[in-house]
Amino acid sequence: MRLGGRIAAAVEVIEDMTARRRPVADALKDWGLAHRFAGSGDRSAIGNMVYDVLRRRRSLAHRMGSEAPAALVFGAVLDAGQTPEALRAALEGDRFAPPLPSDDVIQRFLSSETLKDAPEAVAADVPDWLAGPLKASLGDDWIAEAQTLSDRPPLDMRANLLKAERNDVLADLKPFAAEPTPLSPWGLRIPPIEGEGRHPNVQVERGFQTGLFEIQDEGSQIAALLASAQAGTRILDYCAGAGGKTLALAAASGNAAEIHAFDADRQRLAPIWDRIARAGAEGVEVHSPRDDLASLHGTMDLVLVDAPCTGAGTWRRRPDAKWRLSESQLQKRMAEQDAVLEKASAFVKPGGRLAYVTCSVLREENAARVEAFLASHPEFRLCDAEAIWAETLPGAPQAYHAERVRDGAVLTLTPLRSGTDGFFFAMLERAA
Ligand SMILES: C[S@@+](CC[C@H](N)C(=O)[O-])C[C@H]1O[C@@H](n2cnc3c(N)ncnc32)[C@H](O)[C@@H]1O
Repeated sequence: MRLGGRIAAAVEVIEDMTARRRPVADALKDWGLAHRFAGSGDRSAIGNMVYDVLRRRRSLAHRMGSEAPAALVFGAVLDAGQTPEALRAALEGDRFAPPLPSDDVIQRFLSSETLKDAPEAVAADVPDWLAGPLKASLGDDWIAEAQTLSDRPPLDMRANLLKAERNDVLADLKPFAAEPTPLSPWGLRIPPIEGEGRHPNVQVERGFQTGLFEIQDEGSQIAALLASAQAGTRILDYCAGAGGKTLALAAASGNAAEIHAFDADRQRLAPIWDRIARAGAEGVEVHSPRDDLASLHGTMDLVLVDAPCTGAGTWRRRPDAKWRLSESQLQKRMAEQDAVLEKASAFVKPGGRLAYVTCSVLREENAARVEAFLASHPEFRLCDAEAIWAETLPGAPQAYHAERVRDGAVLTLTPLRSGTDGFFFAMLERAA
């Protein structure tokens, strides 16, 4: 397909998503099924355009002076590095191409002045109602923070030290220009894609199939590292899902901890069995939602709550979630977080620890939940997560937002500060 056809296809997918209120992945998949002649290069180019529009929908519309899907896609293509001249030449004589916006529109779009008069939420590319919560969560820099949450993400992996050294995995991934990540000692990174390319499907690589590495954002790796899984301890991963953090906890303990993995959702938990086997993780007992865990109450050295959340730290990867999020959904997640913390805390033994993690940057889901929990649990105190960071990642820069809460501190990672997805980390300790 020529560029014009790809642009027309991206417009079609966006119209379909909007008209039928469907997830972007479904709309892209259906387009692919209905257009089997399109090659993999076409599909990735079209996918990039659609995702770029979703990431920056409001600022693109403001700069283009139009919310029409074609205007947004042209804006995304220009932002991805096409010059107006190259774009005009590429569309010349292409009968599938939508009409190119006028020179005036393009000049206005490219001018650095155009966004200066935009409302804050437009410049930040978020729904209006989120401007207040994001400002309260991320401070004066919040617009730059939100803009970075609208960038294309890198592909991060975690070397599985149970089976390999990071350098061995790096050598294995050499054809993909992977680099060590700057913060996590386990991390490997393939930089964000440029232009029309796409990330390699590393899951078909021998190293992935044999468990030498996992796909895991560096922020998620750091959250697992900060949880400080020690050899010889009992650990409960209470919201284990598909086991991303369970596997990291097993690796951190050198396969020498007793790890219990639980999740309320059987479907989400299902992939954990294969992943444990592939990673060579030992000492992990998976509990189905139907299991009675009462015998484990008060016995854990560490309970990790990787809580259900809005995912407001992962908008680079799931930009459609940003536009679907509503105030009532945020309230619902907060209630779930309180309930999960309440239940999970019962498993912490006297003197044991409770790590609270989300992949959100919103204070309501993070520090505010910790404050609410502490208010009704005087038997717990908040630890200093900055000190845990310094101890766990010696020599690493303080690449986070820290907030003092009571006598301790909590941390938020963001793409702007940490180069990771947005993650929150707090550690609480039960009185001995
Ligand atoms: C952020 S995801 C976990 C991701 C996982 N830890 C990982 O690293 O791959 C949150 C999980 O919490 C689970 N969950 C939601 N409510 C729960 C509850 N009341 N008890 C236990 N798990 C719950 C969800 O099913 C979901 O799998």
